[in-house]
Amino acid sequence: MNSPTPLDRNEILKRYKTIDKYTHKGIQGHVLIIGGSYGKIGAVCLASKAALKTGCGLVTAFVPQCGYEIVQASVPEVMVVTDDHEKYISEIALNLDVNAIGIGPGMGQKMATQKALHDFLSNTSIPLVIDADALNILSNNPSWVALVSPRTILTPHPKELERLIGKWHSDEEKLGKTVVFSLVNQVVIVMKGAPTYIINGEMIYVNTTGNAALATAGSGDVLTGMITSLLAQSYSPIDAALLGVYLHGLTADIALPTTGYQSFIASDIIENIGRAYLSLEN
Ligand SMILES: NC(=O)C1=CN([C@@H]2O[C@H](COP(=O)(O)OP(=O)(O)OC[C@H]3O[C@@H](n4cnc5c(N)ncnc54)[C@H](O)[C@@H]3O)[C@@H](O)[C@H]2O)[C@@H](O)CC1
Ligand SMILES: Nc1ncnc2c1ncn2[C@@H]1O[C@H](COP(=O)(O)OP(=O)(O)O)[C@@H](O)[C@H]1O
Ligand SMILES: [Mg+2]
Repeated sequence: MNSPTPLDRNEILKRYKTIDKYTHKGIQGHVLIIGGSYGKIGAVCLASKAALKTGCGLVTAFVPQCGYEIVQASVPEVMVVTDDHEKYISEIALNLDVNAIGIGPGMGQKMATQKALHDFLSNTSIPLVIDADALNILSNNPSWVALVSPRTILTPHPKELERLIGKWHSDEEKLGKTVVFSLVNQVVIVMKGAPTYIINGEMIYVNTTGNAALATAGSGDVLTGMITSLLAQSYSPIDAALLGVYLHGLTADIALPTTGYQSFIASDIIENIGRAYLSLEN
């Protein structure tokens, strides 16, 4: 197994693309965030706002009906389409021309939601980020991993990873099993933690930004929005994962002197994305 490449400023500047002066919202990328359930619509609000603040031109959120007013009121820049069901997603039937999709935050694992994910994966080839409950549903139904298109990005935290690949007894075994999963299924894996590893087959990167302030509810939902936004802006899956993870961590490093570890919340990540980008330009 190759030793991990440090994901530092140098690696990022090889990949980072500045904005074209003549761009417009119609070509900056359209993101679709699919997720939410009764009591967990906030996850979609966070992912959707993070996607916008990472630079895509348009964001649509697909949520159960109970999420309609919540998303509209908390992030007015985001467009909202609702499922037929009141409290959870039961069928992902929408015909939108989007450039990237993030699925899973707050989505829950009701049987109807599981079936909806199965049908969605069977029918989509749009660049995709799979997170949270969508990962848990795949772990419940391992044969469905074959439905995931090559180059899809999976973003498990340690518990989600364990559900997906089984237990490990050392960090080396954890990394080895994740590399095998990435190779066999041709997916990019963002192995979240302290630190986060990004795995693309035998290419392994270890992030150098971020700190314990990120140990707060919703910080993974924000990361999903950021990576999906970069995918929609035409970054390749591996570059979107690398840049998203690096910027996400950088926001916490930038904010730490003013927030401290304890008072930093997921919305502070979103608040500091602009400063993180600006620090790449200087
Ligand atoms: N405001 C909201 O609507 C929020 C919704 N969320 C959603 O809630 C759902 C459940 O997600 P959860 O991740 O809470 O539930 P999970 O059951 O998937 O994960 C929680 C478990 O994982 C363990 N774990 C997490 N990070 C770990 C780490 N770095 N090292 C070791 N163990 C770790 C925890 O100790 C706990 O046992 C998801 O759909 C998620 O998107 C959460 O993101 C929180 C905020
Ligand atoms: N101690 C830590 N140091 C650095 N990053 C951390 C730490 N704890 C959590 N993170 C980061 O915060 C994010 C948490 O994601 P996740 O557990 O999915 O959160 P949620 O589901 O609540 O949105 C990951 O990107 C992870 O790497
Ligand atoms: Mg999560």
